[in-house]
Amino acid sequence: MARLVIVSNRVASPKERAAKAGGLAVALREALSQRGGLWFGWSGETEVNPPEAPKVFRSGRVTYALLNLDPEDQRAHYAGYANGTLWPLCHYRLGLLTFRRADWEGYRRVNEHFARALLPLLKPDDIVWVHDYHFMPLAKELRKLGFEGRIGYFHHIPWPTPEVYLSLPSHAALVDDLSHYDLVGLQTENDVRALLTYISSEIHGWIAPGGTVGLKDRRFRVAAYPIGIDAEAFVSDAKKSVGKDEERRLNESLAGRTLAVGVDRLDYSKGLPGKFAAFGELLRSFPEHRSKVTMMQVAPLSRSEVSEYQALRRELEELGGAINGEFAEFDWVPLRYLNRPFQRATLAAIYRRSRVGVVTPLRDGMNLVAKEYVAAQDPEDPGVLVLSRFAGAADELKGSLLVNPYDIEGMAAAMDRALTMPLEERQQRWRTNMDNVETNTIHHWCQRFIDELTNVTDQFGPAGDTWGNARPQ
Ligand SMILES: O=P(O)(O)OC[C@H]1O[C@H](O[C@H]2O[C@H](CO)[C@@H](O)[C@H](O)[C@H]2O)[C@H](O)[C@@H](O)[C@@H]1O
Ligand SMILES: O=c1ccn([C@@H]2O[C@H](COP(=O)(O)OP(=O)(O)O)[C@@H](O)[C@H]2O)c(=O)[nH]1
Repeated sequence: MARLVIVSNRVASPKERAAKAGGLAVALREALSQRGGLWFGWSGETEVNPPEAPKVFRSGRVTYALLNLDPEDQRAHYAGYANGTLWPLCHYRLGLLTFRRADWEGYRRVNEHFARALLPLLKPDDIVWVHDYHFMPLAKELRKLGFEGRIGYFHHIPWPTPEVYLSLPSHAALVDDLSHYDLVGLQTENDVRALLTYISSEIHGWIAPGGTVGLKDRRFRVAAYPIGIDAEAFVSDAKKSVGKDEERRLNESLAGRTLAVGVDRLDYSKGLPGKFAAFGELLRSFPEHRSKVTMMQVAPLSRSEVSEYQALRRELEELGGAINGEFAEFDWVPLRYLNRPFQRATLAAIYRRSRVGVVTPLRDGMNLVAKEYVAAQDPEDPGVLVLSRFAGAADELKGSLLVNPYDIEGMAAAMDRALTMPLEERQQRWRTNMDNVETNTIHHWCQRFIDELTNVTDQFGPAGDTWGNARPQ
């Protein structure tokens, strides 16, 4: 079996005991722990004139290779181009997009640095799987250095429609970068449609049946691979939480009240102000829930070096304070707002105790929290998922109450419906969702991408093969 090499900016190192908020690192840890391989990424550290070579160490079946970055390059790459330009673009927030040439150059320098550091660690038959928008140019850089093996790319965030994508000054260069991969994976069919439409209508690419793309002299495949979770582990953690200390403390603190839960990084894509407003609207328009429902929002701080994230934090503190100020009683605080991360086992206990899971991003690549909430439920007495139609997960979790996150009153009405839903309907809806979560697991996702990455190059011939005169019909 060929060795799997994973490249991602964020690496969940085995030394870290604290929970890392972020679906990518959580998902890749599950994927690699099964199969073993090499995980290559940023160390989380910066230094002036960093060494070209990464620090390499082994833990269990996984070898880690972690690279330090120059502080200015790291800023331009992560806070600048990746999270100041690409993140708002892909989440349809053009008003928040900044584009600076210095960030674009820093982004490319980091990709060149990564390619130079990774190349000496690679064997010709490795399967290299690159993750996310931080590394779109990496395959091109590896090819320039002579690597001819299989390279796949998975984009964890949405791919915007062509009208939105065209706002990016470097739009053509980035898709040209993608064409150096053998396989490009996106979360949903909508994302695939958006990218293929851009390629065929804006940059004269060819699309063949099955998502094979021809661009200039290169060919690659684009397809949807919706990411899943380790459903078994979540079911088991949730079951184990019953009767344990944390569950007991949670129950005592709730004093018999119903719980609604939200778990999101503190990110403007997650629709947190709208969610808070909808909870306030629920208490205003459906006063029967006052003193009976508590909402817990876990929102670990994220990307605090980016100014929009600092502004969001202040906005939420104000909104949360206003809701509690308006509705709290001397023995009931409606909204519990926590900025710290929790371990999976604790989250599983909180999900299971919650009658409603409120997942209402304005846009989201997938949203693993939605799937985790479903997996953690008690089949005999499951809670209801209120889910934004703009999360990738909405394509699969058809048993949810789908909402438009821009419609505050609509979300409040959906929360009321979830809180009052009869047991039989809750069970039916949960079963529909759980069938999907149990079938499309993280292991299935990983296996399918790797199998197709292996086959795609067989189909095309050796990497670097060109179209010649043969174009797809
Ligand atoms: O690494 P950070 O900057 O702290 O951010 C955390 C991660 O956020 C994003 O996660 C995405 O991937 C999830 C799994 O596929 C998906 O469910 C979610 O919808 C996405 O937002 C980001 O894409 C990662 O690169 C970050 O590590
Ligand atoms: O306190 C926390 C909050 C979140 N998470 C995990 O972070 C991931 C968030 O992934 P999601 O796809 O929902 O969104 P992202 O943050 O990647 O955009 C999920 O696996 C959560 O269980 C966690 O471990 N501890």
